[in-house]
Amino acid sequence: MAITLGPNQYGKAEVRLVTVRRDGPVHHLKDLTVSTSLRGELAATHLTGDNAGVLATDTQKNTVYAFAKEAPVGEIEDFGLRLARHFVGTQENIKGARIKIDEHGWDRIAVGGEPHDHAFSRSGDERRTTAVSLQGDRAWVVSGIDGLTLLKSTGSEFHGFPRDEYTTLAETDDRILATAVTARWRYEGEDIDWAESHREIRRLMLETFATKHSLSLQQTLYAMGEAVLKAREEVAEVRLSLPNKHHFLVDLSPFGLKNDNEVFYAADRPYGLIEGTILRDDAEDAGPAWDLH
Ligand SMILES: O=c1[nH]c(=O)c2[nH]c(=O)[nH]c2[nH]1
Repeated sequence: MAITLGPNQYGKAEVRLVTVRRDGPVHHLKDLTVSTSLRGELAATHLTGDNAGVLATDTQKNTVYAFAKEAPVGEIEDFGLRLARHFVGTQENIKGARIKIDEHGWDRIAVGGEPHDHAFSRSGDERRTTAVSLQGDRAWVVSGIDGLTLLKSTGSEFHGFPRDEYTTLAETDDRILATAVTARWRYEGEDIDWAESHREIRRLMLETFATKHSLSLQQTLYAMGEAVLKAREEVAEVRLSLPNKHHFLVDLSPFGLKNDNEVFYAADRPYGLIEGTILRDDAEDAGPAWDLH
């Protein structure tokens, strides 16, 4: 029996980085969680403990902080590309890098209706994400959104599904549809206005969720991805993970009350989990494996 080393990677996970741009009285905040992961000729450290080719994860973390000082962080996609190219370009045995970045939003606190210069409140659960993969000199950028919670109080039906001996779910032509969007989209190219692209993709997905009359969350999922691919030629593929955050009608009949779709119990778990990929048939190869999380 021969034992060999299989695929491996290493890096620093979840480096918390906050920058304050203070080029005047109005400060600008960036709040990121950065994870680095390097691949390459790393057999020696695994097989013999020879660390001559191991750029320490502590150094990777320090590089994140130093890069944030040496030039403005800018858009997370550009920051990820810079870091990936640095690691692959400066370490002989490192052949690939994957930099994952989550951006946490902050809103300015309104004081007397005016946005404050340097006081902020966290925007909520939603995060903008990117994962930059570099292999040799080829790069892939997959960006996305996490934790975008949506709800529509009508315009959603679910019926026509098979009924077997275990089916109890009632058919409905009017229900609450709620989800927390995890979205990833793969870009083709790098000459992209990342911020504008993110803003427009987000808008397209939200508008589609709101306006598409839904016969299933699956149908809504496809429509959201299709809207993005139709409007944004820089995007080759969209992946969505949509938990069905069930809202069950409360039975008020014991109290002699009728419930006309007004009083719901928001269930926590279990939840349906609807996931899918929508892609162009002429898209370039997807690069290293990527997933939604
Ligand atoms: O939109 C839905 N899709 C399903 O597959 C499903 N299954 C279920 O119980 N409720 C729903 N809703």
